[in-house]
Amino acid sequence: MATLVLNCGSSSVKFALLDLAAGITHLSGLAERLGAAEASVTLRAGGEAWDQPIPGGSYADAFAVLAAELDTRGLGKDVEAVGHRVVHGGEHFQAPALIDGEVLAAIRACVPLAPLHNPANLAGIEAAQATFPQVAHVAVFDTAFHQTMPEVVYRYAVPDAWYTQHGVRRYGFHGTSHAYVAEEAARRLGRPLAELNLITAHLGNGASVAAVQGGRSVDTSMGLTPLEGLIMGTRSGDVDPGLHEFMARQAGLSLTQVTAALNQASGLRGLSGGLGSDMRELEQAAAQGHAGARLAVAAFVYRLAKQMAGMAVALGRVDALVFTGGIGENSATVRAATLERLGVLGARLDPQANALAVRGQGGLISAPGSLPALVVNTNEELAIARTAAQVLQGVTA
Ligand SMILES: Nc1ncnc2c1ncn2[C@@H]1O[C@H](COP(=O)(O)OP(=O)(O)O)[C@@H](O)[C@H]1O
Ligand SMILES: CC(=O)OP(=O)(O)O
Ligand SMILES: [Mg+2]
Repeated sequence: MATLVLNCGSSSVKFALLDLAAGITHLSGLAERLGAAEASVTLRAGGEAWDQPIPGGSYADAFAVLAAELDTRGLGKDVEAVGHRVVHGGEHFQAPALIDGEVLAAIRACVPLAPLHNPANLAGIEAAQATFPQVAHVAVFDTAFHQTMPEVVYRYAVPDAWYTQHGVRRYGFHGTSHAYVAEEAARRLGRPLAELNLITAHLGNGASVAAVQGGRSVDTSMGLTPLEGLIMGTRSGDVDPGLHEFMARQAGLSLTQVTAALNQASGLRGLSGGLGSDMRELEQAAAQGHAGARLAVAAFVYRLAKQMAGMAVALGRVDALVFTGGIGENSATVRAATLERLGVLGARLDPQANALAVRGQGGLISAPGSLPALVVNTNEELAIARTAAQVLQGVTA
């Protein structure tokens, strides 16, 4: 029996079919540029990867390719549940939920809070329900893990009615990843999660830091939307809230245009003068002397270290630092420069261990006697599949 996991972004879907009991991934892949002429599905199975173009294809077309491949491999009948990553669950969802009409309506009610993510998640759920109508669908929320944050952490200092009437507060995202790597870090440190105070840094295209105390989130860098906090691939992270009006007056931009620029043309892309949003490419360009790339990488590291150090206030005592996501798992340069700035927390790098901690391996990267720092490879698909299985056990028990 297997669980299908779907992670629908605004124009892409990541998917994986996992057999939790056997501990194997039967099939995984990515559908990209949905809606465009270049839309395609990349499938990976048995050590092979191949592309299937679906010109102008939608979520439904991508799922049709996936379902056909599952049938060809005789796996379609094994799918017993579908786990969906849903980015924003507001205050409504503190835990994953078996999807029914009410749950769908509640996810829809969160669309204004995540206009870029939740509509894609809903489209994905509806297309998947049509393709796999016989099985249970479970929603796993990015925000749920952070619902344990205390009020002093999650409230913004804005008029009270903005919170009570419109839900303006900090929610936080990437919860599935922060929760998963915190658990894995405890296992690697050989200590109970319940006793550990961890600072976890999820550094992918979107990036966030969390303070995890005894396995519960007590602070995180993202807020009302996934735009707050760290410098990201194309997102600005923290800016002055006066910026919108300033740019509206100076450049005649609308609110929507400013927000779009902060989401899509900022971050590493903006700072590097438009060179790109991909950390690996920027590191190469920086090594060749590109000034914009150097600035982008250095500013990314500075803001990351500052956020991580700030999380010490939420925790009181820090037991370990954890790096994950594409950048956290693969960039020895970013990890080294960040730890150098975190000497203030008692962190010292072991350069050899740092160079060895590559994808698929992870491990401790700090010197003996240092505050432990480690690389843990995240696995959001596995975490979502496990969570979906737990929800179904709870339902059927
Ligand atoms: N070897 C590497 N060195 C530096 N950065 C890397 C390396 N491999 C991947 N990355 C970076 O990881 C980021 C993508 O992270 P990932 O977690 O895959 O993204 P997403 O949030 O889309 O899942 C990109 O900035 C990419 O350049
Ligand atoms: C919420 C968020 O930032 O997600 P992603 O990193 O997938 O863009
Ligand atoms: Mg990722």
